[in-house]
Amino acid sequence: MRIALAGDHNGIALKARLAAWLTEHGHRVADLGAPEGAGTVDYPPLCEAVCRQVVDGAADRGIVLGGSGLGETIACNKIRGIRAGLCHDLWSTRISRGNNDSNVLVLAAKVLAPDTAEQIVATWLETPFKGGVHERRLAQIAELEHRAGPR
Ligand SMILES: O=P(O)(O)OC[C@H]1O[C@@H](O)[C@H](O)[C@@H]1O
Repeated sequence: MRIALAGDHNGIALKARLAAWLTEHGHRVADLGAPEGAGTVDYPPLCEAVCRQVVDGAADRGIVLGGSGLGETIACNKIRGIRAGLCHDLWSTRISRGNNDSNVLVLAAKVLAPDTAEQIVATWLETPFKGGVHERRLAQIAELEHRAGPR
């Protein structure tokens, strides 16, 4: 897959590790920052950069790294067409893909051991959307987005 990847100052080390893991596993990674050695950076523009690649079709999926991942999840979900999920474990990861068809994965660099983060990424990439009743719920979420007006 083509993966757009970014993270703020909290996620720089994990981003390097995940980029290497993704490349080793045959994915094409677009690293959208922050670069190694960057000082404190604001995460909303990084979230936007990843999400725009996903909604524009330049990337198949996006991965965003933060300290807690909470602000990143809020920011990503402001972009029309993005379904971003913050995943701390394999259970929530499977829900995020299977039920929510998430197209952006958010990870908390201050919470996750790097090995766990890799396992979450692997699970997120391989778990299919289940469809069925979840199609209807995603359509309802899309309707909420539609009613919120253009962006
Ligand atoms: O590192 P500081 O600036 O304290 O906090 C930034 C983090 O706050 C959270 O919303 C985000 O996860 C972001 O990474």
